[in-house]
Amino acid sequence: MTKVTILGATGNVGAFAAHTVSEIPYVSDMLLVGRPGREDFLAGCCRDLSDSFAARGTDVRLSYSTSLLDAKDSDVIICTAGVPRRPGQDRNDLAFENAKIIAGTAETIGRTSPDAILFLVTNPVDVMTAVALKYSGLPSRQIFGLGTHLDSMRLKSLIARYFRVHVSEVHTRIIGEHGDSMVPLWSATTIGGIRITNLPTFSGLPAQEMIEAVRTSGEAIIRDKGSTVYGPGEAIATLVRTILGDENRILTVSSYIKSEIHGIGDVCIGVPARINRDGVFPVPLSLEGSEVAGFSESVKKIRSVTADVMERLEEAR
Ligand SMILES: NC(=O)c1ccc[n+]([C@@H]2O[C@H](COP(=O)([O-])OP(=O)(O)OC[C@H]3O[C@@H](n4cnc5c(N)ncnc54)[C@H](O)[C@@H]3O)[C@@H](O)[C@H]2O)c1
Ligand SMILES: O=C(O)C[C@H](O)C(=O)O
Repeated sequence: MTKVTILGATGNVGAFAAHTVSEIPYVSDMLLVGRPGREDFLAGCCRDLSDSFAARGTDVRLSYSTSLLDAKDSDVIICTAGVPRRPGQDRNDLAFENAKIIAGTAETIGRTSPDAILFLVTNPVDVMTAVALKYSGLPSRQIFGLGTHLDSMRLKSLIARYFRVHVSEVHTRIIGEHGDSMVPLWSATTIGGIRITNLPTFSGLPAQEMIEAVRTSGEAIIRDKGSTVYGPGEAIATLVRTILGDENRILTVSSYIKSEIHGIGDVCIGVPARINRDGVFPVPLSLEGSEVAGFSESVKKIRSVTADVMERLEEAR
């Protein structure tokens, strides 16, 4: 049995993630968890998803619950529970409200699902990853957040369009905060295996505009259609497939680093990590010039928001 549980399954991201994750061939059981009072909605989601399974020939045992305790025996628990930002808000504005939800959730999971990998989607995701790490008591390899994986995909898509190549030809990474202080790694960006900085056309690349478009992408989508769903939903499935398939892919997720990135650490933030069935393992690396300064600034910002939230959580408990 390979079981995946989705917390916040009645929400926009949770409901679509249920669809994308159900397509992963390794998944045999999927549990949708919502808040008490949402039983009818959850039952409706299960029926609707079951119809899609029948149409595409998927064989996943589907159930729902309003109790976190039923997540026990899960291989992966995806947490999308929490409030999303509204137009005009920063993700960090959600920090304390969502930290209260994540702290309680993580405590229960740490106690009842000690072998599960807990995957945070709730924003601000870097801070929520740190909160989950502290309150679950689980080893850091078992806790990670979506981090800058989605931002990296957004940049990949813009680069592919600019150079008129297939997206699979582009490899790129954004590290740091899933937020304004994110840092593009041009030094790790290749097109068709060639470093982007070695292409004569690189000098004409509107790099600043591209990064600004990535930074404001979530905000623009929320302004236009209320929430970001398809990008996060597919990104979630990529990560779950990487874990369950023991794929050892290197993806950019929010993870606890001791000092792996250019000697900088003691924070949960978006970094390249090797991901497999045992969890998430940050890849030690050195950065170039301005990337070091940018990453240090991003770490400083996330440390400060995290420390503030941890203090307020302690006071509130
Ligand atoms: N990291 C990323 O890249 C990324 C991408 C998209 C969304 N998000 C985040 O994911 C979260 C969910 O987004 P959404 O658009 O699905 O929001 P939504 O409002 O549609 O869904 C939120 C879900 O959380 C649940 N919830 C709310 N308060 C709760 C509480 N106190 N206890 C338990 N459950 C609670 C709701 O019942 C619902 O199921 C937000 O924090 C959003 O910012 C992150
Ligand atoms: O931007 C948001 O608030 C949602 C999410 O973090 C995203 O980047 O799509």
